[in-house]
Amino acid sequence: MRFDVITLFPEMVHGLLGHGVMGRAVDRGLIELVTWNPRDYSEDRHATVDDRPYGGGPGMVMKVEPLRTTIRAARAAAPAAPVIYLSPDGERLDGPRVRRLAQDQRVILLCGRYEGIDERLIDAEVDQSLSIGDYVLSGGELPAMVVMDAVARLIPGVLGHAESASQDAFADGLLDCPHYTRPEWIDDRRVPAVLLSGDHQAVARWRLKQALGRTLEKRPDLLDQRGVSDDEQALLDEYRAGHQG
Ligand SMILES: Nc1nonc1C(=O)NCC1CCCCC1
Repeated sequence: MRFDVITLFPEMVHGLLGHGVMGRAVDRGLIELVTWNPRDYSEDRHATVDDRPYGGGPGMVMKVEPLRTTIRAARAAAPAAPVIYLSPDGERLDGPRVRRLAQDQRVILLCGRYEGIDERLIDAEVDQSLSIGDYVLSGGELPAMVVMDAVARLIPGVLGHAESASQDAFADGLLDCPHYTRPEWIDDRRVPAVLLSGDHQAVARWRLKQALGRTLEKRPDLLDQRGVSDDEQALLDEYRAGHQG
């Protein structure tokens, strides 16, 4: 998987890839990140990329050029890659959209700054807009990194066997189960006995019950969307009856 990121702050995005899962994935050639800085494609000696908004108002707007030249340079290297603009008015990023993106060989992520990008560039060059939530950030770089991290976890080989994404929250449409590690006691709080039992089947059953129960409590909408099997309904009934076993 290759990510082409168009950004005024390449160093911000490369910072993501120096660490952890993403860093290892790049080292192993499973993920490739290429950044494109519109300032490098500006025609004027001040490397202008923005200007005042028509109609007045605060802030600046990113100009069509040099952004369009930058997008075309990135597209030239990856003609089939979708150009995705990170913006609060985009489609909400969710599990299914992350899984769809993980099917692409390459994506071009366009990061806005200032008050945004001239609408004519969005109309002419953007294939889809994605939002990570209903709030406004200072730029599209953090959302782009969210997209890359979520997608990268689904690329075969990025997560070792021990970290498999199939255990991730939302992997099967549920919230995650609780996690515990040593020590066994913290003050008067003990790790649930089933997790110390060595009974892998009982542990798996307990984890699914907890994931179902927590999803019902915190995100019933997800459960409505996903539906539950008869066996899962029985686990939910146990959870609600307070059986912690
Ligand atoms: N929320 C978000 N989800 O995806 N992107 C978001 C964002 O807040 N992006 C900031 C950008 C938006 C365009 C103008 C410049 C700042």
